[in-house]
Amino acid sequence: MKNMEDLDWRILRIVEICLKNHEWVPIQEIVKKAKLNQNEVSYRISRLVRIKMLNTSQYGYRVSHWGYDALALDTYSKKDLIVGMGGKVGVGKEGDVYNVLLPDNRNAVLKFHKHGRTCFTMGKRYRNYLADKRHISWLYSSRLAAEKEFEILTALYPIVKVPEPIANNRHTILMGKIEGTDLKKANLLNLGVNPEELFNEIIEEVKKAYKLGYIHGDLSEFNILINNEGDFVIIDWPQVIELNENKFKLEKITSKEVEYDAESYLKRDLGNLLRYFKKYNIKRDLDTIYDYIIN
Ligand SMILES: Nc1ncnc2c1ncn2[C@@H]1O[C@H](COP(=O)(O)OP(=O)(O)OP(=O)(O)O)[C@@H](O)[C@H]1O
Ligand SMILES: [Mg+2]
Ligand SMILES: [Mg+2]
Repeated sequence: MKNMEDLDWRILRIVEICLKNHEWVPIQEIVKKAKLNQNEVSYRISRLVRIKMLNTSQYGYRVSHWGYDALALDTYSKKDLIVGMGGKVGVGKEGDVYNVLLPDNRNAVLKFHKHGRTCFTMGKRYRNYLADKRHISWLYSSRLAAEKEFEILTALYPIVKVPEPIANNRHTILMGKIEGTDLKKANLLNLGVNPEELFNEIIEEVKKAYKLGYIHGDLSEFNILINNEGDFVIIDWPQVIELNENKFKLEKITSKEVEYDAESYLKRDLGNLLRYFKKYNIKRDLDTIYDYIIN
């Protein structure tokens, strides 16, 4: 990115805009929009291809994964939302998470959704969500996932213990950083945390989210971060199940199906928690907890 000149950025943005109407953008189209001569455009394109910001085929050009990452970062930087970037905090199945610095010197994280790789394995609910979109490109589904995750964090924060949502751009979200580790790696006893109390507190958060109309859908020891003081947050919300009826009407799912789906997703989340807490000798009845949450 350091090597990118203003004209490179301009061409990259033009290709991005043209991709709304093209699968691959022909060079003539870029020349027309850029109001530059063909030689200049060819030169800029060859630079962008060389540094892997653009992909190329016989039909034209497309912004690459790197290109979209760069465009998002440039936007955050231009808007003065991020002033520095550090190393990776975590790698998930669906995205990479990086340390970033905010203008007020706070640490935050930037999550890049790389969702396209897995969207077909995500089950009926997610496919419905993408149903009538013809080109399920990785970018499109990553962008949807980031928007969804940001929307959910905004709806839940600060009522439910989730990261603070700061901004959303393209396939990324900027959010508050939790200085801690996931439950999978944490040793609760070393942290001086009472497992039973923690379990109950997590159930309270699940209940609050449910009351607001959301089921996490991928809740487990990997998606709960805990700090040295024993405070925790629940992360990783893009696959959320929304209980808002109107949304489901829009997606043309009958409410019976939704009820069934919701129950099985919530029970799966609770089952994951129970499985994790078993090693701390916490044995509770899943159906009782389920009833407690939904009532
Ligand atoms: N707000 C945050 N503060 C600190 N670390 C975070 C935060 N969000 C994510 N991380 C780190 O990044 C990792 C991946 O994040 P997340 O679980 O949201 O991504 P994912 O790709 O959807 O993961 P998964 O494979 O679990 O679906 C987390 O396990 C955690 O280590
Ligand atoms: Mg995760
Ligand atoms: Mg995830």
